[in-house]
Amino acid sequence: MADRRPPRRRRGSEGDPPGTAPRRAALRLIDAVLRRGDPLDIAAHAATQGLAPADRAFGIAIVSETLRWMVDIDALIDSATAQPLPDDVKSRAVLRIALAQLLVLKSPGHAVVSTALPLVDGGPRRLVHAILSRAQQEEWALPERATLPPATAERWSAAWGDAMVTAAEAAWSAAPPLDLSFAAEPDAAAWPDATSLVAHHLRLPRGQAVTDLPGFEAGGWWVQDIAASIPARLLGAGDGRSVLDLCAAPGGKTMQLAAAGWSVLAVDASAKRLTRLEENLDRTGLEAAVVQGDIRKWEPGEAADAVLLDAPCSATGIFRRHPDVLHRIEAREIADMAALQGELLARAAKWVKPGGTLVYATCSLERAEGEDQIMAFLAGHPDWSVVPAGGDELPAGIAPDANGFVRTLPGMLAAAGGLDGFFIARLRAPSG
Ligand SMILES: C[S@@+](CC[C@H](N)C(=O)[O-])C[C@H]1O[C@@H](n2cnc3c(N)ncnc32)[C@H](O)[C@@H]1O
Repeated sequence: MADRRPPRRRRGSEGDPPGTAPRRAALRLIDAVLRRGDPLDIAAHAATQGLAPADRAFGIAIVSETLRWMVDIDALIDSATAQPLPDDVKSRAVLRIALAQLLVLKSPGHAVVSTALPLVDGGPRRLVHAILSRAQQEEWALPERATLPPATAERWSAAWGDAMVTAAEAAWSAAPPLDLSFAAEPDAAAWPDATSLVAHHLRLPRGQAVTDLPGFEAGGWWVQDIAASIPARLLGAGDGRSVLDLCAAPGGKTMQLAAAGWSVLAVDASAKRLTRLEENLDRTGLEAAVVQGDIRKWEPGEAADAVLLDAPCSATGIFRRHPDVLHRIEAREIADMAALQGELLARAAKWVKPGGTLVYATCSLERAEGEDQIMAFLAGHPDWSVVPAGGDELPAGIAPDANGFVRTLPGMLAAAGGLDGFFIARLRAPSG
């Protein structure tokens, strides 16, 4: 006898409408970032496995924009429910990524809704459907500037003032430009869309495929935010002298130092990141000795004329490009990083020749990882001195602070497209 039971509803991804796969990947990815605390760029690989390149890029774009606008998207969701949905339920995650598609990426409403509902699984499909319908009927919109997560806004307001928070929100809401560092001074005529803010630098509008830009294969330049280029600039021309490039991978500063004539020994704990450093050296034809080592234990055979310590940090200064950072980093991580930086700095200082130079840098907007770190170092090493940057060493519009440190903040160079948040100090070792 024929089986007259209705066919069972297919579960999981098999019965999904077209276009659901990148959204499913986006849901996995945002879960990895928000629940497990994984960095977006690391989690993206596993979450988007098996997708075609365009779908993969779309899934990652959904999550990036969701994270950037999440505080404002959550406020819209909460305005539409009698009781706030718990922060970690799947329906909120589905609504977050669906609203980012509607309101930021401007995806067609029918596609957003039809691909969102299968993601809710056994959750409140009717509620999700009702909220997404309402968003379209009422033409919900996001504010002009993406609101920072409250803990970050509070911390930065206390450290830098409310104007910095407003500038950070403006910076977070706009795609940053593309900065290139050049081994030799570029021919500006070959780059009609570019502007130069300092020697060996060009800035291009966002949205260009890096590998299609002129000279990519020839390797005369590499992508590097202008703020990230300042630490190596402060070491000037090497003239064959030795520099230890500590925490070097993927090698932006290694390439600058090699191009400036330093004899570079690049050290990093991560084999994977050192592979990228070596690929970068291969492409640019620049030379450096490369060593894998954890500098809490590793030691150089001899002291160097200069040491550059680009210390691991919270990375809150690169929040424009990494919108997951401000959702993942909490006070505890900042304190842990500051303790590690203090340890690395004390070791790095021992490897500078008498009278030599130490540059310390972090891509952080936390004083604990910048100003406080160097003030504590100087208190424990009173025979070391700060060597403030000269005006010609910095991009126009950036000047050392009252202590002689370089601190880049959101709002600086705003008209030109801004720059990442960095702290840089140049110190001189006692002469012996
Ligand atoms: C800010 S990134 C370096 C960026 C690099 N200087 C550049 O310009 O491309 C920090 C680096 O520190 C490395 N690192 C973290 N802890 C370390 C340790 N204990 N010893 C050596 N390297 C470490 C990480 O692997 C990471 O590559």
